[in-house]
Amino acid sequence: MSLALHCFVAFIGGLCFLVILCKKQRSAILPPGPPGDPLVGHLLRMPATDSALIFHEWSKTYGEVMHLEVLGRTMIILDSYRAAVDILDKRGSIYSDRPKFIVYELVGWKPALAFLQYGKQYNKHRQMHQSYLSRHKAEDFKSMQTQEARTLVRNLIESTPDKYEKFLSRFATGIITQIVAGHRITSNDDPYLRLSDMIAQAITEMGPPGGSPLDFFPILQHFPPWFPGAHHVGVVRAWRSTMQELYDYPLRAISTLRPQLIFILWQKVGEALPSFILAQLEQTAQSEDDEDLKGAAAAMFAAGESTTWGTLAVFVLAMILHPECQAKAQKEIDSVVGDLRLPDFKDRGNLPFVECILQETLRWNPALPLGVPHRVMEDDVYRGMFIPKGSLVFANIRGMSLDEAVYSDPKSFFPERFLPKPAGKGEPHFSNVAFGFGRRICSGQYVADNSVWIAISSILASSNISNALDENGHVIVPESKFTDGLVKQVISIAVTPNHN
Ligand code: HEM
Repeated sequence: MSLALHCFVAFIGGLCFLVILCKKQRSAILPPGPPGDPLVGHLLRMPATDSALIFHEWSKTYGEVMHLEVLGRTMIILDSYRAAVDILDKRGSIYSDRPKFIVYELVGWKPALAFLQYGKQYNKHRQMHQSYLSRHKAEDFKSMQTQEARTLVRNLIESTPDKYEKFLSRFATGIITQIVAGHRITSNDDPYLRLSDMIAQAITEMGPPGGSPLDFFPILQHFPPWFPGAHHVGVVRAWRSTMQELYDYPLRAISTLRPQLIFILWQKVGEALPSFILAQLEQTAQSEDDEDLKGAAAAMFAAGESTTWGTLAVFVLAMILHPECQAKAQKEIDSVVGDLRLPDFKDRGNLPFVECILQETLRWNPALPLGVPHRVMEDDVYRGMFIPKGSLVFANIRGMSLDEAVYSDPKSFFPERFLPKPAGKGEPHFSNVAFGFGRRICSGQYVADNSVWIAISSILASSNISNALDENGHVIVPESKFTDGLVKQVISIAVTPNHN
């Protein structure tokens, strides 16, 4: 090749390189977002409450992929199902990390699947969860869940309205303790109920993961709680021992079975009820994995309890506010199941309207409005928008539930929207959204879906949910007010036996 040709090729190569570089720089534009302030970015504009709803409002101006900057940390808000699937599902290999949640770690929430960074330990925990909570394995829990739902309706009917929240929570806790530790709750002073109350309180005080000043300035952990911005230091001190108990208690309670376990392995007999902990102990039978086992069990307990009972509380509220939906579902149950027995999982396929109520409950007020943030592990470009490595990526589940392009009149509770046309509107089920996305999708989704369905169908079949009365006999109309994560207000309800 002549010198001139060499020069020509080098010139063209250089030109191509420059064009690619310029193109990359031009395209390396962050997604749109509201204007921020110098240095602190959007810090002063961040909503104190209802962030998912406010982000959704902003996204009407800035689009389904929006960017915010808080003290140098990039946040990407995904406000449409399409964007969440494209990014978190289809590009899961780089979008499955979690940021460090300093407050949760300091309080002792470690190792816990929901907060583990992507890597070897995450894989181990995810595998432990998946092997015990898979769609197939969830079948094994159905009869236990049915039994717990029967106990729930009996408790609701026999007690007074001030106890209803407790019983919904006991239902959710009772299922998790049986799955995790093979422990059946039979009394209101069960240690697991006490623990679950305390964990709920701790979660409320710790606030949304990643949202405290400590998460932005870890140095604050070395300051006293009275120091501006160091309030969470006090929260950490207050709840550390409770969190330790959540980790230690289930294994301690079951460890009395360890000698029996050896016996089981030899003799294949024993008195222990099957459980996640026991199954893991049978596999490993050695204590160096105990920390991982404690963490995996605690994660199921903490992630599965408040979400399930919070969803049931939303259902109860919806039924009070929409008695016509309740009556329609009860009519369907009566015609399919009759009044001699309660619905069972085998009836599920024949109860399309009950299914719609479940889907609408998940959609109308999702238990985790902003999910749990993912962290992107590499620079990425999505539809010409640059998403820098290290950004926190939030699936705005609440925003997706209000997407007018998908759900008509989205603020209304309207279960018929899911029925196929022409009876309904043929809108997509919400369980594809409510449990999150990609490799970090809720590991308990099948168990949760079954728990909520059997509870809803059993309550509808056996009770009428209606407004409670105040001391003067006047109807109390509950407010539909929610926090960012869980149901905020105490719901005043009355459940009466159904004689229809
Ligand atoms: C109606 C009830 C429930 C709802 C609405 C719900 C929703 C969610 C959501 C939105 C996420 C975040 C997913 C993401 O990062 O994209 C999640 C994660 C998780 N959920 Fe659930 N969940 C429920 C019940 C349960 C139950 C019963 C369990 C356990 C038995 C459970 C265990 C977990 C765990 C361990 C994670 C973290 C997974 C990971 O980071 O890899 N959840 N859930």
